[in-house]
Amino acid sequence: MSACVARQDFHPALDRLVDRRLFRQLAYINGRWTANSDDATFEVNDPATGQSLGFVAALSPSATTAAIDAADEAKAGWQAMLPQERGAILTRWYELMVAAKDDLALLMTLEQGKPLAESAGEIDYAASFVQYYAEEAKRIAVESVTSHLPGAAMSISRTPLGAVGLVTPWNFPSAMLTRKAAAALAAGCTIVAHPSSQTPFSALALAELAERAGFPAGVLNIITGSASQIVGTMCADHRLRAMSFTGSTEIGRLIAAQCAPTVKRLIMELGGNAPLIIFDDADIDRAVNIAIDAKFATSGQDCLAANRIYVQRPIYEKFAAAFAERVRALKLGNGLTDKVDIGPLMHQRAVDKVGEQVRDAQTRGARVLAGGDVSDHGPLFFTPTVLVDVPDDALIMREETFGPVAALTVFDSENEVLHKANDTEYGLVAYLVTRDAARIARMSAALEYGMVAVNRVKITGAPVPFGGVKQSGLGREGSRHGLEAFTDIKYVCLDLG
Ligand SMILES: NC(=O)c1ccc[n+]([C@@H]2O[C@H](COP(=O)([O-])OP(=O)(O)OC[C@H]3O[C@@H](n4cnc5c(N)ncnc54)[C@H](O)[C@@H]3O)[C@@H](O)[C@H]2O)c1
Ligand SMILES: N[C@@H](CC=O)C(=O)O
Repeated sequence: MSACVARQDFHPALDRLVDRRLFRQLAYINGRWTANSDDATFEVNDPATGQSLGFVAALSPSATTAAIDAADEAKAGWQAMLPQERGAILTRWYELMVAAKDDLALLMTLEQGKPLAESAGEIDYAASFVQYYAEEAKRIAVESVTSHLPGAAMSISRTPLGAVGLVTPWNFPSAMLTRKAAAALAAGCTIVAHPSSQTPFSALALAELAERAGFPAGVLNIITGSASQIVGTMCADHRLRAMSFTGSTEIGRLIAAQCAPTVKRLIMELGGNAPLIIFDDADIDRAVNIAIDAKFATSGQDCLAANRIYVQRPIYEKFAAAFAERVRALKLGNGLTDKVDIGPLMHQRAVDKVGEQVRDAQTRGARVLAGGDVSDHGPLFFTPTVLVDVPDDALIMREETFGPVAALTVFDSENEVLHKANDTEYGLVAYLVTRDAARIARMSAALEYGMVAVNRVKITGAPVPFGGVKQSGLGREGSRHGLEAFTDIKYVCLDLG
């Protein structure tokens, strides 16, 4: 963090914003755009060019506490509103997001790097959670119970948790925020959200739209700055009754430990190591399409990205050749350029990790069929890569890759591939490509994953429960489960005597 730096030379692409007020550099606390008391800021850069995008307020732990104060004070008023009233404000927020889609997508591509079309798709996806939970606000499920005690009437209701903390990553900077925020707000909770310091502008633009939508002061707070300080303060504060985190398993463990003393509800959407299993009855062209989409969206920086591609022996060579040909044709470049498929990685650490995984696989006998190294587009652009004959003990088969490198390996039997697919601490999503109905049923049941995608890639959305098992997470987002996660169950027993 540096002392405040006056922003003079704006990134030229910011001139393309129709609504310049969506570009916010201050945090949003208690209905006010807020700098830190010493005006400290941090710089955000465009990963495609390295150019500066702007300087954002770096809030201190005491400013974080002020945001928690605001959320705590606002919760009674927000809870007292009718769900229909909360839903109406969420609907306005949704409509404003849809109207500002092009600007929001531009900001996302500038700070995250993903191609503009993918950013626009993410804005639709992000807005869909707001629309869905605006409606669900009035449909929070209640159950009834038949009394087992003589002379007693019983009721069960769901109450909002109160003020809650949200922490979001840089790979889906809008959708990961709205998936949490819309559910929490619809449930009647107030929020203190911390976006990734790599991509704060998307979250701040959403806060600007939330302000216009009419959320009362203190209901929605966005605090920017050092993650360890801000999130540490949030975890330690007893008034935040839940922490909903999306990010790596490593940081998820840390946050879970930091929340233990205040016994918060934990909602954790963590890392993945998705297997994509292609059986020999698959149509090869279709399997190639699935593999391309499952691997390369957001340059491979997707928790759902296929990390290990298992192909049955009879079609292994043919699939590998067809897949590598398609991968070589993927267009790498600045996400603002037309028809780009793959943008830059987020930072140098990501490039180093991917490079290390490629070299490690090669030293263990893997062959490179496409790509293999950093491209000449710039230091954060890694060429889309295909590795074949990757052994099970290679780093890339054990760790989340988070980059545009596909690792292929051959298998013979269903039991063998099932064992390999499940042999990981992760359990977010698994992909299956086969036409055999009985095998689909067997494999779907036996795969230790929260989500299984059969013969397709796009499976997520507001109405479905998104989440993982094992060390990929706790709880679910989306659907009624995502809403209920922000509620407590209250049981009242009334003596009728
Ligand atoms: N399961 C899902 O829904 C899902 C969705 C998107 C991303 N992810 C996962 O997120 C990871 C990539 O995102 P990332 O690199 O931003 O993850 P990360 O865990 O490094 O950071 C996530 C967020 O945690 C916070 N953070 C970072 N360091 C912290 C610290 N020391 N103390 C407290 N908070 C800290 C920051 O706000 C950051 O934005 C991948 O593992 C990916 O699989 C999971
Ligand atoms: N691709 C995921 C987000 C994870 O990175 C989704 O569809 O929600």
